[in-house]
Amino acid sequence: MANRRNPRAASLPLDSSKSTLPVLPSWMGSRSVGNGAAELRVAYQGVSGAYSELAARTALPGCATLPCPVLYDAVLAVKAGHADRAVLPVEGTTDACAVRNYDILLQNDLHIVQEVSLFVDYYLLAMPGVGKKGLRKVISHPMALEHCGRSLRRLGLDQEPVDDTAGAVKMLLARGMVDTAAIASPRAAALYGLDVLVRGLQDEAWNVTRFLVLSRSPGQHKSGTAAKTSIVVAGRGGALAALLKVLSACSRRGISLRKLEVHNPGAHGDGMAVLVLDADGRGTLRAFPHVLYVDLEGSVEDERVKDAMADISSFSELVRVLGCYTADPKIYDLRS
Ligand SMILES: O=C(O)C(=O)Cc1ccccc1
Repeated sequence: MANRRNPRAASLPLDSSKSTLPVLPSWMGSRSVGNGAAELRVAYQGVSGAYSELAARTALPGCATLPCPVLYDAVLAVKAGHADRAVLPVEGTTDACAVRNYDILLQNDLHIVQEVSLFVDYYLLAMPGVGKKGLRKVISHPMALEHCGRSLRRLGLDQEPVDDTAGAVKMLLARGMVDTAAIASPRAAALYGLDVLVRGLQDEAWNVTRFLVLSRSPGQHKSGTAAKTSIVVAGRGGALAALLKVLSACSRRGISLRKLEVHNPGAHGDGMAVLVLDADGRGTLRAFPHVLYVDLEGSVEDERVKDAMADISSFSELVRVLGCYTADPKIYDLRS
């Protein structure tokens, strides 16, 4: 895992009224290269069959995917020009684990250019011929273990985190582990040929993960579509006061929030490191006691969004736009 820090993260799911039913991604059941993403190289953490790879292929049909051992390598691949985009999971419906990946955004000057939400279905996989009875342990990405915690306790399996779900499957095969299962995607099951012991292992039937697509240069939301702007706000005062001021700056201008999260490294932390960019684009890392992640409805070009950001800047030490992109309310369903 690239980011093992553990800031306490409070997440307020805002305005869930706009969620939609899951839809089939365009790459499933078709060989079409879709929307001209064929030349894009998209880096992700994991190996083929990882959910992040599925997210990359869903967001950018026909892209070439570039597996990376850890998330930070995917970010570095984009920064160094070895890839055009990186995809990272940032939030799930049932956990606060993925939000830690957001901190990678803070420390790098990549831009969010797209979002994609996937319905995540977990399979319990084991070496051919090994039944549930012989199992002692399960390995997978920490988010997968967290999303399946209750089911795993029922099965009485010890849990061991590894870097990614599909990588867990490859590990079973490479080491011939017969007392261990892996949690991974249906696609990983098909790719690597393990036995499927349980389908739909997730504790909650509704298990959605949102991924962000990052690029070196800012994107543009498609004209005629609703835009979303992601910003980060940091300061030295209390997080609660900052939260209230952000809420007030937005509500006074009729701007809806799609997400509002406070990251706080807690009593043992020494602050959240944030890359502060100067006018020439040079960056310095500075530590702040808390940061707020805010997704606003609207584009950075909208006057009321500009006004709200100016208002927020007047009471905070840092307001940085992480990206302005097309809001995609769809939830892609990979089960079909
Ligand atoms: O390990 C993977 O397959 C990933 O892409 C990370 C992940 C794990 C669980 C849900 C979504 C993303």
